[in-house]
Amino acid sequence: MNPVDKVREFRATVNTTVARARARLHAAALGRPGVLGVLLRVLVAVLGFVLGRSWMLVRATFAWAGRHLPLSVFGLVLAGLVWLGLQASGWPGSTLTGPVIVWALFWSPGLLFGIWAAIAPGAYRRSRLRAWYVRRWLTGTPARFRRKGSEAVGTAAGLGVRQPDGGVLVPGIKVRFAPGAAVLRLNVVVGQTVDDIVRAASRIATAYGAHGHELRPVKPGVVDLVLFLIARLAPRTAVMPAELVDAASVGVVAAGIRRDGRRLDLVVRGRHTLVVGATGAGKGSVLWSVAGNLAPAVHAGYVRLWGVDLKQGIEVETGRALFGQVAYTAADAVAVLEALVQIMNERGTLMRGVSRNHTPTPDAPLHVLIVDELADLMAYSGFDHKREAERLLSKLLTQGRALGVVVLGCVQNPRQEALGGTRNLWPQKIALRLDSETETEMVLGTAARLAPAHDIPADIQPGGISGTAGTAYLVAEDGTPTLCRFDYWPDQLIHAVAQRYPAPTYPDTPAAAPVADAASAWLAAGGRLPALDAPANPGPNDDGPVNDNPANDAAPASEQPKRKRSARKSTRNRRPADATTQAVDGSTGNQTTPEKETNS
Ligand SMILES: Nc1ncnc2c1ncn2[C@@H]1O[C@H](COP(=O)(O)OP(=O)(O)OP(=O)(O)O)[C@@H](O)[C@H]1O
Repeated sequence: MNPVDKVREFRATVNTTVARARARLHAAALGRPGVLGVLLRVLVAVLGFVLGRSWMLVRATFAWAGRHLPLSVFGLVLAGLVWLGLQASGWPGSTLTGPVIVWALFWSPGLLFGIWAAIAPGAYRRSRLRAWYVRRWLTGTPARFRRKGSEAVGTAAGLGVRQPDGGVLVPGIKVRFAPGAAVLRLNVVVGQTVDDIVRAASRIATAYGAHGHELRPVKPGVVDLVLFLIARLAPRTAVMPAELVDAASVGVVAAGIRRDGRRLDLVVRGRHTLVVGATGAGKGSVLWSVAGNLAPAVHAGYVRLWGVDLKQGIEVETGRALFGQVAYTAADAVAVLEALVQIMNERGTLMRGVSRNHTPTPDAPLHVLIVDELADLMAYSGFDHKREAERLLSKLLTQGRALGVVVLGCVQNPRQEALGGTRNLWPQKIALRLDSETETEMVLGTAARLAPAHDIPADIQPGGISGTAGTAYLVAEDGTPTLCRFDYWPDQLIHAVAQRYPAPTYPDTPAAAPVADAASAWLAAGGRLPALDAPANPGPNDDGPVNDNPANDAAPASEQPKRKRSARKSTRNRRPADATTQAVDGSTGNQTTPEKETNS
């Protein structure tokens, strides 16, 4: 690994640690009721601001100093010598002013960058000057591209087309730079197809020493080949979403980061999304990036979440308060689907001739159905449930998006039985790490060649931050892939979000039984927040939660179901048959009377 990558790796680790600490602190402050809670929130905000800006100052200053090491060291040594000289000569005034001026003179460009970054970090990050500076001095990108002439690389990568006169014509390549990436615009020449460029892409990427690449069709015969010059997408922990301020933004969630460093805005409204990933690939990150980030809109009534989780409800139950109706058995899942189809039909009647696209309002919210493991429903349940589920889901997938009913379905293995006849009904696909090229092709079809999800390396760290989990290709309806990384959602953050933004009480759904939300009760009682990867329930010697929860009276605390991370994981790979036969107590609110639409 080269030094630049090492620095980036170090920065990724620092960023993750800071994000985790922030999430922990945030959740702890949120759990405090009353004035103390407000004071803590203000304190966290002020501290975060001061530390953040100071960090930007130091970071930008030292980035410059590191790049101009000889000059920076010379400045420091000279300042030291001036100080020694003043000391030795018995200078009457301050012996520090002179050396500081000398040092500041030598470091002044770095200091200017630092001050700029501290005052306006956003502008500093976005500025062309900084982009040029980083390119020119930190990654040495233009030099890399100058050294290897694009024509020579094109020819060597097999893109040359022999002409009748014996000459060789290569596609014109224009290079432009984005943060952490170089974008090569290639115009195919007569006699070539875009497929030729696709085949040559990894050779070109290797020639330029890129860590990865992505192809983006621009127009017929023109393709952008994005070469990533940074080793990998650093993992990030999600943070508490802000309150809903703009109803127009409902249905678009900030789910993570794109490979080019920009924020990943995942559009949920008007799109059904299929999430496919091998075990441990990070489907939970995608699921909670959607459910968790929609939480403020759920709380405000603009979105209603429905959950189907036949893996015994382990995933959905972690943030149960965000959901209206949930189903943990195949029979309940069919009932949920029936209810949604009925809502869709009623809404269709109301919208017919009035509007062709649903706009979410508190009276007619966007319905988002989240299915944790489609195969449990579509492949491993009883025949009748399977058939009915496939019929109803297909209806939702073909008609729901314009009517404000969308589905996010997760599946481990995209084979035929797991998706039934719905395979081609998902306009938006998220391919996390997959086990084989065949699986990638099964999910993405022709887009597979641009989105090799089977090349994402596995790094399984049960219960901890993985190096690659959450990395995925997001393939839009037009087949354009985006390599991205979804934020990691620790259990404690999900609990805190569910506690802060619970779903309103739906008239057609019995209130969710107070689940074994030890963390919530604990936080509400002003308790400590457990360490991110520690069990959610306190140990026998910890301060216990105040048991003001009537459901908790029914059984001793020791018998309450525990929702620790390890428990959540341990049931993940259980044989599906177990999951479907496991009945879940009706008190979790699995009634499926459809809502009455009052308005659309
Ligand atoms: N975005 C992420 N960044 C870093 N680590 C992650 C991320 N998402 C998940 N992980 C790590 O990977 C582990 C597996 O993630 P997750 O449970 O979401 O996988 P999954 O695809 O749902 O697996 P399964 O299908 O077996 O349930 C998590 O316990 C966590 O340690």
